[in-house]
Amino acid sequence: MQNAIIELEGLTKNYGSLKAVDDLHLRINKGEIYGLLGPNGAGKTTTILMMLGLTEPTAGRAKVCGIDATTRPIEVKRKVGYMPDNLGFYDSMSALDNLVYIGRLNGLPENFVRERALEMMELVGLAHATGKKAGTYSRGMKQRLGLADVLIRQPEVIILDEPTLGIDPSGVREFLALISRLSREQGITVLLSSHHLHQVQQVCDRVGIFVGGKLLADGDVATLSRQMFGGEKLVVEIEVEKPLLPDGTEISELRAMQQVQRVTTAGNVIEVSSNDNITADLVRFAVSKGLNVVGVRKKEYGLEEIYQRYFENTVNADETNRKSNNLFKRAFIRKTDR
Ligand SMILES: Nc1ncnc2c1ncn2[C@@H]1O[C@H](COP(=O)(O)OP(=O)(O)OP(=O)(O)O)[C@@H](O)[C@H]1O
Repeated sequence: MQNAIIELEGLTKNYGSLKAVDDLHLRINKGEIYGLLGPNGAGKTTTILMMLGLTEPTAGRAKVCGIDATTRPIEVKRKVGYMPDNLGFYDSMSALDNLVYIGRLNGLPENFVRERALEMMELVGLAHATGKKAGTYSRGMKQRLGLADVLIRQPEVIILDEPTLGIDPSGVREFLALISRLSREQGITVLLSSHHLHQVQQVCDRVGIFVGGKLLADGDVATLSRQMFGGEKLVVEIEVEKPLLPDGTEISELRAMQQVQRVTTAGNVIEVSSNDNITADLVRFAVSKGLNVVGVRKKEYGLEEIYQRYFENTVNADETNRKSNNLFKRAFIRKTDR
């Protein structure tokens, strides 16, 4: 049995008649990076607050490092570092002084606090900017400083709420690599709450999909993908030099090929579904028709497709679900299209 660091059992939070979190059961193991995904209002923050002992569950319980968050919140807070999406630093103080100040507030011994703050800045890649005022830091640097701030107390668990919001793509890549490294090298358990499916997919060992207070799916991306698309046919995308007419001769002939189940086109890309791997036949066919093939890919199913498929299956289940789905789709499309 794996070593569970976070254990949520029947965790429920009602606000009046609203079930913000509804009978949540979840175990997160030591050293895991777990992605908590869901649209606005899904219940992610409420779950985190209950895990930190900052709000009391209506029913069930949250244990972190074996400690009940409701009855022993102070002990839990010593084990957990929480990085909210809106970081606050003293702009006119140097980054290092900010960390030293926070370290002191957290009771680190005076003779040790500066050394530890410097160590943390080095760990997050800010050794070159210790003396710079926090107010002059870029958004990406502030996120790193936020991480250093969380790590200074040597937590066993870190909870990050939308940590990459507003960072440029290379900053995002670096930040995610840093999270992975910390988890791997220091055995820190990470809970990452995010709307950014692609980023979550890159870095998380396991994801939970939250909608309307319920955990709808939980697992690693490959397992979720198998669950959703297990019986799915093989889909190959062939990219040709020039766009083809959807009702042209080549596409009609492709449709008539044995084993081909479905053919669609989008610009220069032809998508072919079949039960067997007929990639070689497809390429030979394209070449025999004088089409210049510039790319061939087996279509992979990632989190985006898992979401879409999930919603296709559950849409119309009930009115509440339908509203959540639309909301989720909107949030998802808006945020991932950036
Ligand atoms: N103090 C409160 N009183 C009443 N309702 C609340 C309270 N806090 C949260 N809610 C409601 O509970 C539901 C879950 O909210 P929560 O903030 O946990 O969602 P979330 O998944 O974190 O959303 P976001 O991505 O926007 O942060 C929402 O419908 C919200 O309006």
